[in-house]
Amino acid sequence: MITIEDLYFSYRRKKVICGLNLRLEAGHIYGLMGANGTGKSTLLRCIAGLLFPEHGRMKVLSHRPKERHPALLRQLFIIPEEFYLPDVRIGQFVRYNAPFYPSFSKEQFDSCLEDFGVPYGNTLLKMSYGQKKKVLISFALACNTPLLLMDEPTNGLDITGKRQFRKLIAGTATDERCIVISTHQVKDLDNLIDHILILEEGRMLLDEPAERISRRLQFKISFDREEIETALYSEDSLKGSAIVTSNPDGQEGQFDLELLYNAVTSNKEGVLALFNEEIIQETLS
Ligand SMILES: Nc1ncnc2c1ncn2[C@@H]1O[C@H](COP(=O)(O)OP(=O)(O)OP(=O)(O)O)[C@@H](O)[C@H]1O
Repeated sequence: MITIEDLYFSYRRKKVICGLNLRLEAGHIYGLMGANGTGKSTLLRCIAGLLFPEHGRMKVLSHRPKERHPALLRQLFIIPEEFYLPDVRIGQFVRYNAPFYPSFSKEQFDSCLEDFGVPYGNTLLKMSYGQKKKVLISFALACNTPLLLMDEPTNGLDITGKRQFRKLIAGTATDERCIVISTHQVKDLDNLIDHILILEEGRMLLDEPAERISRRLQFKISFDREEIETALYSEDSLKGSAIVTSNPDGQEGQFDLELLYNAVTSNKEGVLALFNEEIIQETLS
C-alpha cells in the first residue's frame, strides 16, 4: 500500500527525514512512535501529500502523493494532531465533506458518534476539544478509506473515549485497510497495533511485527537481582523491576509497548541485535 525508498525531507535547513525506507501493507495497524520532534507528523504529512519530500521515491496506493491526485485523496484520510473544524453543525459538516469519500457510510458515522456519546445538536465551534476530536474520528472511520493516518488520535479523549476508540478501531480494521497511528500514548494502543515502527534521527530504528517482537523479547516483573542486572532493559517499579530480556523459548508472550520503546531507545545495540540475528538465521536456513 505504501512504499518509501530513500526519503529525505527538511524544513529549510532543518533535516527531519534522512534516507528513510518503509513498506506498509493493508491488513495492519501500525503504531508509529518516536521522541518529540523526530518527524512522525512530518512523515504522515508526506504520505498524505501535504508536504513534499526533497528526495526519494514514494508510492501510496500506486500514486505519488505529491501529485495530490483525486484518485488518491479519496482513498486516504488523515487526522492531524492539530486540526481546524468550521463553525457548522455536525450534519452540515458531513454533507459538505462526505461526498469526497465514495465509501462514506452515514449509518457508521452516526453509530460511532453515538458510541462516543457526542450529541448531534451543537455547532462544532461550541464543542470541547475532545468532542470535536470524537466527531473527526467518527468521520474518519466512516469514510472507510483504505488508508487511515492518525496523529495522536487519543489526545484529548476522556477515559471512556479512549476505550471506545480502541473498540471502534478494532471493529473497522479489515484486510483491505492500512491504519497508521502515531502516538506517545502507548497504553491507549496496547493490544491494538500489530506492527511497531520507531522513528529516530530521520530513519526507522525498529520496524517489526508485534508477533515477532514478542517471540524475540520477554516482558516481565522480576525480583531476581542477577536477572535484573543482566536484562536488556530494566526499570524499578513498586512491585519488583519491570524487565525486558531475550525470549528463551520463542513462545509469544505478553507485550508492553512502553517497556519496548524504552528498551529499544536506551539499549539499541542489545535489543536490535536480537532481530538482526534472526534475519541472519532466516537467510541461512
Ligand atoms: N512548519 C515547520 N517549520 C519548521 N520546522 C518544523 C515545522 N514543523 C515541524 N518542524 C520541526 O521538524 C521536526 C519534526 O517535527 P514533527 O512535528 O514532525 O515531529 P513529531 O515527531 O511529530 O513530534 P511530536 O512528537 O512532538 O508531535 C521538529 O524538530 C520540528 O521543530
